[in-house]
Amino acid sequence: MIRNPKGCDNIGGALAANMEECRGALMHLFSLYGYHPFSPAEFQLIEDVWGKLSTARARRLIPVMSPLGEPCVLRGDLTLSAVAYLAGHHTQSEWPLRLSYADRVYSVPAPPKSNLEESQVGVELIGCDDEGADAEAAALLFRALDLLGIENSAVVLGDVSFLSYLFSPLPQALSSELADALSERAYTRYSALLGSAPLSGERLRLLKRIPLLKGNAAVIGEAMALLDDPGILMPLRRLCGELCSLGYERRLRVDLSFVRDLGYYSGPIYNAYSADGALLGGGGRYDGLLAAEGIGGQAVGFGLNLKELASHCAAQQRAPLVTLWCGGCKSSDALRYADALSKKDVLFELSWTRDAEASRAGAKRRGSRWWADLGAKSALMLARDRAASLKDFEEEALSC
Ligand SMILES: N[C@@H](Cc1c[nH]c[nH+]1)C(=O)O
Repeated sequence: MIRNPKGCDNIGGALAANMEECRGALMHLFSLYGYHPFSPAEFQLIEDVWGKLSTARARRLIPVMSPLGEPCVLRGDLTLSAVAYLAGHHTQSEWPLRLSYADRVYSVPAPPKSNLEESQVGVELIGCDDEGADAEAAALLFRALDLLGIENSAVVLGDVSFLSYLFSPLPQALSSELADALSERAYTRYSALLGSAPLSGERLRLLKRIPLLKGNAAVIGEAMALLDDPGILMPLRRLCGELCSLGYERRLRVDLSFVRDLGYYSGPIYNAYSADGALLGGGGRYDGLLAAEGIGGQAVGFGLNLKELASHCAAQQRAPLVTLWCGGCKSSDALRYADALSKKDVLFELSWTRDAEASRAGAKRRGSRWWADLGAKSALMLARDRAASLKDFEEEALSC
């Protein structure tokens, strides 16, 4: 028996068909918004990615040696590839750059995950100067979910700059332990860690409140009132306001203890969840990553897990409209007819068996609505078992 390596899957059937539908629909949507497809390299040089991700994330990268002896990892993050591409291929006069992708990322799974690879579809908007980039990316995320019919999904908003500001007086090791505890929602551990923090007074009280700062948009105002520099939360407040104006208020949650563990975010961040609580993906603002390449300006984007989208979307595997039985005619005549149908965007399947009865049974099993005998120029509407001519099929099926 042929096995897959642990953590790897060959996906077929309805799920694979849905993944392809979702990928096509989203890449088309992104192109309408001016995003250009980008095809990144499968290997990344370790030296280029190591310091740009959080230690926890970097440790999960999968090392490989390239045939030319360069120490690499299997691509663990597409955002890093997009930034590297921008830095290497575009001058400032060409900014902002809008990139879209549908590709795989690889990492050692952190339990409860067990998969080594994940297919992501997403966008990056890089090198913007003005307000609006955060709202563009987040609104596009909602549009993407709506387009796939994942309408009862919710988006959780947080802000990395808020946490960085509150953790700034703490030793580096303690602040990353606190961030880890928050990202794992381990609030008891978080409180215990705070007990050892060299802090007292107002700052300590504020840090203790972080896990409670979640709810609707009003939470942002509540947190701003506690800060001596409320301006830190202005980008999040603006983003939240724009999304509410677009009608997404019901599907928004604010959680100021929310952390994305990639390590490169520098502003508003978000995760999208399905109605049954599955994580569909997320993203946010990562200006610092651009700055590390010597590039100024804003950067924002998101990546969605294609397999999760496909399992939650409304799309169904499409059955052929017609099965074309070619057993009673010349192959070239059948192929000519098939070609004409394809030009009319009709879904069909060719059936080459010589046995007409087996062909009809197969067509029924596969959910085909019509079965056509191209040699006899006759047709059968399978659901009603109604005999017709090929012309009837064309009139009825091709007119709608
Ligand atoms: N690369 C991020 C998603 C993202 C895209 N842009 C910004 N963030 C991830 O894998 O989760």
